[in-house]
Amino acid sequence: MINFSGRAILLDVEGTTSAVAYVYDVMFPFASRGLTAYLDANWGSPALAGVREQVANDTEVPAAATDRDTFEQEITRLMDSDVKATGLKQLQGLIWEAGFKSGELVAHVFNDVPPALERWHNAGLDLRVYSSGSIHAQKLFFGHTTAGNLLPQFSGHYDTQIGGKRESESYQRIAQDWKVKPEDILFLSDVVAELDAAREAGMQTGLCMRPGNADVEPGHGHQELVSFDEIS
Ligand SMILES: CSCCC(=O)C(=O)COP(=O)(O)O
Ligand SMILES: [Mg+2]
Repeated sequence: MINFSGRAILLDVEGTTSAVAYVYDVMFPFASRGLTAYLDANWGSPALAGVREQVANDTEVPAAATDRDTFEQEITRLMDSDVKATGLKQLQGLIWEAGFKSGELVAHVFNDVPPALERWHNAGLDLRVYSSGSIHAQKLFFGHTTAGNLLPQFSGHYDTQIGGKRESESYQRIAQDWKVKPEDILFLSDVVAELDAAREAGMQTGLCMRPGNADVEPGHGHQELVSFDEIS
């Protein structure tokens, strides 16, 4: 049981609110399948301009910003090696948009998540998301879940534009932006390196042990939980 007396909860997505398998077995393949058609339809569009620049920066391959084949090769390489690169994540969000809007994609959330969000929200806690998935993707995801639209429960979203999830500066920036002291924020994630970074920034932490998550080495020092019901 985690007795939390702070003001705010920051939530990771994959492995925390939602099954890793949903992201890997449903969302990532949807984006891979849709990549070529999306680029055929949108290569010159304003929506892609910033993403093309970002991918060129992420990969240090300048031609990815201007040459369609190079861009597609770099995206495929990043997808195949599951690099949580900002540009790739922005592009995936754009491709997922059609799936969430048509109903082909419906985001998985664990059963304890919707009631916990409601309980915490009603208790006056401020809730935000921090995921490698882009903010656009997060909004699509929580706007279209198996439990309906959960977006109203969140007051804000952060993605890797604020910094990497394994860097403590990112959590300092989040606390600053949120105007909440780090010690008043509980960060929940399935990844020990992310929790280490948040703890270094002064946040409280909880390690989610969801079905399907990767095994963790003992000795990490974070409080473990299998369900959000364990947070009081
Ligand atoms: C927010 S939907 C997509 C999730 C995603 O693309 C991803 O890489 C999940 O990473 P997380 O930081 O939420 O573990
Ligand atoms: Mg995660």
